[in-house]
This record gives sequence, C-alpha cells and structure tokens, in this order.
Amino acid sequence: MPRPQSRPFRQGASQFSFQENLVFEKTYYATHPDMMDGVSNEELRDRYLVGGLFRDGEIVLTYSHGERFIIGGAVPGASILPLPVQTEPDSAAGHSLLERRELSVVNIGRAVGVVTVDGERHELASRDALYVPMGSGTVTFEGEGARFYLLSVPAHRAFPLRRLTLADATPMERGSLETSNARQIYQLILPHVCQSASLCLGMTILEPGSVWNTMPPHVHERRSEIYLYFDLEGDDRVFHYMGKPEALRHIVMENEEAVISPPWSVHMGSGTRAYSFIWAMAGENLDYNDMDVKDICQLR
Ligand SMILES: O=C[C@H](O)[C@@H](O)CC(=O)C(=O)O
Ligand SMILES: [Zn+2]
Repeated sequence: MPRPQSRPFRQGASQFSFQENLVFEKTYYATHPDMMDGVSNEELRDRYLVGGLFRDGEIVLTYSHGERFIIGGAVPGASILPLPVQTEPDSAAGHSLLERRELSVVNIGRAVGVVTVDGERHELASRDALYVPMGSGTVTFEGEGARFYLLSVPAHRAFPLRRLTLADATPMERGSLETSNARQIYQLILPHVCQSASLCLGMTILEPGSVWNTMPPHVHERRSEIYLYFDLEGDDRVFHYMGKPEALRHIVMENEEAVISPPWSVHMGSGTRAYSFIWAMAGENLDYNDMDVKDICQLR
C-alpha cells in the first residue's frame, strides 16, 4: 500500500529527531537527570517544551518516549479533521491509532466542538473533556472556534467512552491568595470519576491574583506528567520550573504550550497573571496521591 507523503519537519524540530515519522511531527526522547547539567536554554526547550500544537485547520501530533504519550492539538476551523491512522510498522499500517491506545480530548477553545467516534457525535463545550477508549476506530474533529488538546497513551483494556464536564466534577480547593496560589483542581480522568487503563487527567484553574501552581512541588517516580498552560493573554508568560528539586531550571512558556515532566522532575510554575492548565499523567498506577511532596526549603 502506498505510503502517504511525509511532512517535512518544521523549523525548530529536534536536532535529535533523526528518524522521520509520518504521523508525528516531533519525537521527544526519554532523558536522564544528568542531562540537566550544563544544558543550554535551547536544548532544554528542545527536549521538554511542546509548542506549535494548535495550528488553524490542522491536527498536529507529537510523540514522547516517556510513557509513549502522544501529545497533540486539533483546530478544525471550517474543516473536519480525522485522527490519522497508523503507518508503521507494516503490520499496523492502516489500523486505527487507538488500536492499542486510549485518548483524551479537551476543548480549550471558546466555542462548542464536535468529536465523532465511530459515527457517534459528542459535543464538547468549552472546557469539556472526552475519554475515548482503546479499540475505537475513526475519530474526527470539527467546530469553528473549537481547539482540541489531545493526549493518548498505550492501554491494555477498553473502558466506556465518557464525556466529562467541569460542572460534574467537585474541585479540590488548594492554596490561598496570601501565598498567591489559590486554585481549583478538577480531577476529570481518575478512577473515582472516569475509568481508564493508564491515563489520569485534570484541569487546574487559578483564582485571579494567584500565579503559583503546585507550590510546594512534588515528584512521582512512577509516572510522567504533561502540563498544558492556557488562558494566558498575548504577552503573558508562565515561568515553568523543572529538574530535580535541588537543581531547578526554568522554561519560559507562552499560552497553549505544553511541557513534559519526566518522573525525576518537579513541575511547577509562576505566571505573570492567573492562568489554567491541564495536567495529565500515565505510568505505573492511577493513584493521584502517589507523589513525593518536597518542602520549599529543599529547592535549589
Ligand atoms: O500530580 C499532580 C499534578 O502535578 C497536578 O494535579 C498538580 C496541580 O494541578 C496543582 O497543584 O495545581
Ligand atoms: Zn505531578
């Protein structure tokens, strides 16, 4: 079967992406904590920052070797965008991308969007999420003004498809305005809300005037995590901290950019204004509390 025309790597694609992949725009390799020593800002961004996911009329997928996360975005505009099928290896070519994977979709746009899974239409209002099980076939995205954030990880079992809304979730109130970290943590894909094989996902919304997230920070050796920052204005930035707690580094992030947190890294940030972020994890278990919280005085 003829292979689809491959896409050239966009500017700024990793210097380490030596193997061109037909479905994924960029591959993020797993990294060793020693690789933080003396790393330049550009290398740091190349290894962990996932930008350019939301391009008008396109679906953009990237691949991380950490938990084999697919991290992507779909902005349909006037078109209907299909989730691509697998192209490699030959034994999988033409099969659904979700043959052995589960998928989450969150509409971070302001308008309603529609995700159609095997012919069934699911309307996602702004901030709604959809859990799409392993074994699903065709998935398409549509809706002018909708912006879909996509995450997928390997699964061993199919759980029911679910639409999840913030209104149905009971947020955890954390932090305070006095410490500039008052925020609501919405758990959306976790066992007590929505079953999944490996994926956990939620949304955290900071109160106006609060800028710090996940402070004090934590690490979780048994899971990787992906943060997507959004609800920022044009010139606003989040200063995202990563690395081992005693050797922090930061990445300056813009609206609608994601960042990979390896299992050995903290993940926390401070913004130039309040913002929201979607956090997603996968790995050894689905226990949200399987984390090792650090004291602020342990940070260096
Ligand atoms: O492992 C869990 C994740 O880092 C997030 O849930 C943290 C978070 O949303 C927050 O503190 O605001
Ligand atoms: Zn975490």
